[in-house]
Amino acid sequence: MGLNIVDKQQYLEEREKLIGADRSLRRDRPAVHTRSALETEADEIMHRIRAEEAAGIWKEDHPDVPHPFPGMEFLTGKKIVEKTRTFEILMPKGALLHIHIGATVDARTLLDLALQQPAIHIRVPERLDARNISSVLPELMPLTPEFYNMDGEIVSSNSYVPNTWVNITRAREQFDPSLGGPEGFDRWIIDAMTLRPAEAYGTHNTVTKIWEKFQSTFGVSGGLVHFLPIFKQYLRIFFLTSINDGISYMEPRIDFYFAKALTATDGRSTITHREVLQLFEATVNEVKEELTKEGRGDKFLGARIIYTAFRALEPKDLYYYVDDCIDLKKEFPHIIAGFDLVGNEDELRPLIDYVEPLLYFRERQLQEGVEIPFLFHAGETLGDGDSPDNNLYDALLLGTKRIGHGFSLVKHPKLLQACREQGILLEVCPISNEILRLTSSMPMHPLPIIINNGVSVALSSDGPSVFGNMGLTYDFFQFSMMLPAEKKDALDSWETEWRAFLEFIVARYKGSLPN
Ligand SMILES: O=c1[nH]cnc2c1ncn2[C@@H]1O[C@H](CO)[C@@H](O)[C@H]1O
Repeated sequence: MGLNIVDKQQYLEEREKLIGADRSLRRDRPAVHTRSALETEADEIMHRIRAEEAAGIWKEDHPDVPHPFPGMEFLTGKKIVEKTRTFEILMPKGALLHIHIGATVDARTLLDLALQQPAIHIRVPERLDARNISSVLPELMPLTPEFYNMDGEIVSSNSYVPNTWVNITRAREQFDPSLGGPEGFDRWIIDAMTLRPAEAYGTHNTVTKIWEKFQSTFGVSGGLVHFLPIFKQYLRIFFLTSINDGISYMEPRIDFYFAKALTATDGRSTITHREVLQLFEATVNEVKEELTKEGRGDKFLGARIIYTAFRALEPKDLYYYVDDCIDLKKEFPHIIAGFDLVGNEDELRPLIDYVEPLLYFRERQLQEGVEIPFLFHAGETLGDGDSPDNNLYDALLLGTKRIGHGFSLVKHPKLLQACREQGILLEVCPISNEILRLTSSMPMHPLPIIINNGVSVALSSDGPSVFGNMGLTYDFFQFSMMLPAEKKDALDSWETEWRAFLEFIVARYKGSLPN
């Protein structure tokens, strides 16, 4: 390549050619992406806004953040991000395709929901004091009325008997003033349901360590989310806050555990899986009706569930789940979007362990005439050639329609090609990857490599209530499990929103920026 060139003019020509040849292979090459005049104008404005912010807000001194830059560690830079115009401009996001239901509603809001429920009780394995409060996790759960504890010693009392259940509101009100009183109680609970910068970038700064804390947050919030009276409100809040963020369609992953799904209002009986689906469907319809009454019906196109089982199951136990998933799909064809296995890939069972029940699942679907796409998590790892990385091979061989994360995909030329040719979409969750320490900042994330290899991507939030990244930044309708007719409506309505968004940028900022 150009080694013999001595003439500068010729060198510059070769240079232009090489840049052109390289860029012509990229996803953003002009032939693929034709822009309207309005898009070009809005894009130029956005570039100017970002350049202005790079030279301004990201160069200023911020208390506690000595060397900020856009794309820095999310938990540290979040407050600065929130002050930018780029963040303030609300973009229509389309579909949210990767989110775990137990991490969808902001922790403060979930705690407030719990405080309205007299059934919710709390306990700890040792009396809480100033030394252990940052490491002792609360256990939360609804009890039946005969076990309500309205007058015993609370979790921070000297004479608290370890593992005794205490009503949550009373524990909060009487929380020891030396631990911060009621506000200290809230901080303790919310910290147990979220990841702090001091953990992600300090005490737990490895994938293994931060996953331990990440996994534990689901245990704490799960005790609340899985109580029917809370779950009902929780789902509504998830839909409404997402819609208000510009998301118009979502496919949350919901974990199903053997038979029982939720605890009923009496604190004793259980809600079955099919009742959860009925509730989900009813809530979608309610929210649609409400928005229609407000004249915002076009802001919400619906939601579906991705049925998930946990990667710690014994392979033989997966048969129950795949049969259950087929039964649910037959009864609620429009609600079940697909099937997945969740949990830390680095630590839990690889897909190959489940190949028999998964092949049986495929076979039964053919017999029953139902189609439940696999939407597998795979390659959410720093590994290469080990079992979490090898999950990518199994996901593809099993015919996955999308890949959750696929962080290690870029190490595999053959698999990148397969994803590109078969139109397998990657659900990429950049903030999740950064907080879970797969990448230490956004500029190091493989996303541009994936996109420039022609693989489609849907940016997703994964666990916003735990990571603090409520909402979304991108969209991608055509790979959602929507029906073709729905897809057309969705794309049409997105086009309308997209136009309004571009017009807003131009109207609001044209002329108001330095050139
Ligand atoms: O990024 C992820 N990769 C794999 N599993 C996850 C991720 N986020 C959450 N979960 C899993 O989903 C369950 C709650 O729905 C949790 O148990 C957690 O392990």
